[in-house]
Amino acid sequence: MSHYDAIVIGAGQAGPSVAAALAAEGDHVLLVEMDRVGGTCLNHGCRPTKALRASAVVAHQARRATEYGVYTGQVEVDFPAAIQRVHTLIDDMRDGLHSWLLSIDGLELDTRTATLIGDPTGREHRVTVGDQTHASGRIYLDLGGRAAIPAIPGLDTVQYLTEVELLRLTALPRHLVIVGGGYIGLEFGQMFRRFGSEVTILAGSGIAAREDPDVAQALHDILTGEGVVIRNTRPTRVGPDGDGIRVETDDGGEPVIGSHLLVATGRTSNLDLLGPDHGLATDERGFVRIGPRYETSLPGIWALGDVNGHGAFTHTAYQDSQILLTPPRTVTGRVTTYAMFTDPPLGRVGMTNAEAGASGRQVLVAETPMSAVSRARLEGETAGLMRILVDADTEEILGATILGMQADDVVQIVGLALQAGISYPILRDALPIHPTVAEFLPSILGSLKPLE
Ligand SMILES: Cc1cc2nc3c(=O)[nH]c(=O)nc-3n(C[C@H](O)[C@H](O)[C@H](O)COP(=O)(O)OP(=O)(O)OC[C@H]3O[C@@H](n4cnc5c(N)ncnc54)[C@H](O)[C@@H]3O)c2cc1C
Ligand SMILES: NC(=O)c1ccc[n+]([C@@H]2O[C@H](COP(=O)([O-])OP(=O)(O)OC[C@H]3O[C@@H](n4cnc5c(N)ncnc54)[C@H](O)[C@@H]3O)[C@@H](O)[C@H]2O)c1
Repeated sequence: MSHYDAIVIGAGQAGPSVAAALAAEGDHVLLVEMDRVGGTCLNHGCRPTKALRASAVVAHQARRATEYGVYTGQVEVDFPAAIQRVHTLIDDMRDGLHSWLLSIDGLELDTRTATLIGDPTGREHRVTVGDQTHASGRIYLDLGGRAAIPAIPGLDTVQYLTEVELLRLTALPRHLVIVGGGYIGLEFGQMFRRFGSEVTILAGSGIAAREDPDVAQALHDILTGEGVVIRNTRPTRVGPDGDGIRVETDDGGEPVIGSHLLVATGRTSNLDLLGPDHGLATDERGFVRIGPRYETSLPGIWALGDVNGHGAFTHTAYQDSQILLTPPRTVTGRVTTYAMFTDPPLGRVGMTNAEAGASGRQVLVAETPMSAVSRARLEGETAGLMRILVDADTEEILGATILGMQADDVVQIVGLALQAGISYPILRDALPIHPTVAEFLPSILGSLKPLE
């Protein structure tokens, strides 16, 4: 049995930087990755989807070109070329990461699945990879997750897709049926509609279910305005239908017959892949239970990224690694800013109206439709809204929702203010640049009113 100073399992968003930092401090480190380095984000998550989105945005803009006095002629999407562009970019990024990891002194990379037997004393945890067992007193888990597959009768009789297989398609689906109206369903749904697929989203109890109803409705209008069909229903049965897939639903409506079926109903943790003897305590959702510095229930084992249930994004996973590496920082009190990359995107931080209303605080709201934002009007991107919530008594900023052009960037100003504990008058009195989207943050804070 070989011994390492530290073993890192998972080369997703947190593992590589932890492994590299430990090796730089002189540790002999083993990094185990069962798939391709870079994890979900690099291989079948954020980056390929945002690269593909770029093609969808260009197609959309080209179709709208005459609104801007520009003539492009007939717009056609070459889907194989768009997906090839994605693969070229991603392969290059992955190769860069892989080469960097191989170049680090003191770091060994093993590309197989690891199982773990946790030692309750913390002295000698055992990690098995293939027919080799290694021991270490320090184990860092960056296991991530995978698509959760709902128990829909007949689902196993068809070749359904998750995001992994969808991104491997080389031909455009004629009709993409998507189960789930969350991040993945909405981002892909809009993209494939813009490429020319028919798209039907079966959204359960509604799209963007964690957002306020008016925000979800605005998103609904944007997507259906582009021809995406959204039905608030769940599949009751799935089966083959000729060369397509037939999906029956619980709304009594007509079954949907698509050429492809994407399942995007949330994620499940990869913890099970460590085998039955890891010994780690989990929470009620199956995530590894952690303390403020990522310590698990077993001494000498830390859990970072999606698998600890304290974030579900690349930036939260990567920040986990940075917090871990810079004691005494902790994850406690982290303000999570995030974006849904529809076009226009939805930027979010802090409370929704519903959460603020239920908080027992005296809440003030400032908002504007994007159609009143001069930059948005100038650029012909007037869909959406901007909203900030504040506490009337303490002057704290409570949250922001921005659905509109550049919302993914603009919302970070509010995120930073929230993280820094800046009171809203400071943001209100800041000097913004004109004409930008962000200039409306100070501007709308001048017209706060009680939240109804
Ligand atoms: C389609 C899609 C789009 C997304 N878009 C965005 C976005 O725009 N912005 C954003 O912030 N987030 C986005 N996300 C979420 C983001 O990808 C994840 O939150 C992020 O990748 C989590 O990082 P992680 O390091 O925790 O896990 P992962 O990136 O999943 O990495 C975990 C790694 O551990 C490996 N592993 C697991 N178990 C073992 C084992 N037993 N042995 C060896 N290796 C193992 C896995 O193979 C994987 O490589 C998206 C996700 C999806 C699916
Ligand atoms: N822009 C981003 O940062 C980004 C993009 C994509 C994914 N992600 C990450 O990936 C995670 C997973 O995304 P997702 O879209 O799979 O999950 P999600 O949790 O965002 O949405 C899943 C939706 O599917 C619905 N649903 C569940 N079962 C259903 C059923 N049987 N029929 C119909 N609807 C059903 C749920 O009610 C929910 O609204 C996200 O939570 C996010 O953390 C992030």
